[in-house]
Amino acid sequence: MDTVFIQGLSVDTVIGVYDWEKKIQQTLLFDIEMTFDIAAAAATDDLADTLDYEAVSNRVMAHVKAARVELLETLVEQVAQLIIGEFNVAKVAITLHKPGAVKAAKSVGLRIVRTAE
Ligand SMILES: Nc1nc2c(c(=O)[nH]1)N=C([C@H](O)[C@@H](O)CO)CN2
Repeated sequence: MDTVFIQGLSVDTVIGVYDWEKKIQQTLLFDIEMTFDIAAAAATDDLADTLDYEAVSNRVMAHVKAARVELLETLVEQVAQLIIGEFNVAKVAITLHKPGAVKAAKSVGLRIVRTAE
């Protein structure tokens, strides 16, 4: 199967466990890989026949900017279910980075893989 991906999607939002984190914006980075058969679009050359990575990016950014959660776990699960539910994606892998969270580390975060039921 083929993959449509979005790499390094940068979104500023309010997220974190601690009180000081609830008063600031922090940058999150998403790497998203979506399993999708590109055969139809390759044959028709029509955007309507594929998974529009721009539409997915815009929807994820809107959700993340508006979200008010503490844990990366909560947010990454919400984003995975949103992509599966709204874009008819059978399988999605998401790596979520919170690069500013641990001073001594280049980045920290989570990677999850979810499939449609
Ligand atoms: N597994 C996680 N560990 C931690 C999280 C998280 O969301 N998932 N969050 C924090 C704090 O918010 C941290 O980012 C503040 O610097 C700590 N550990």
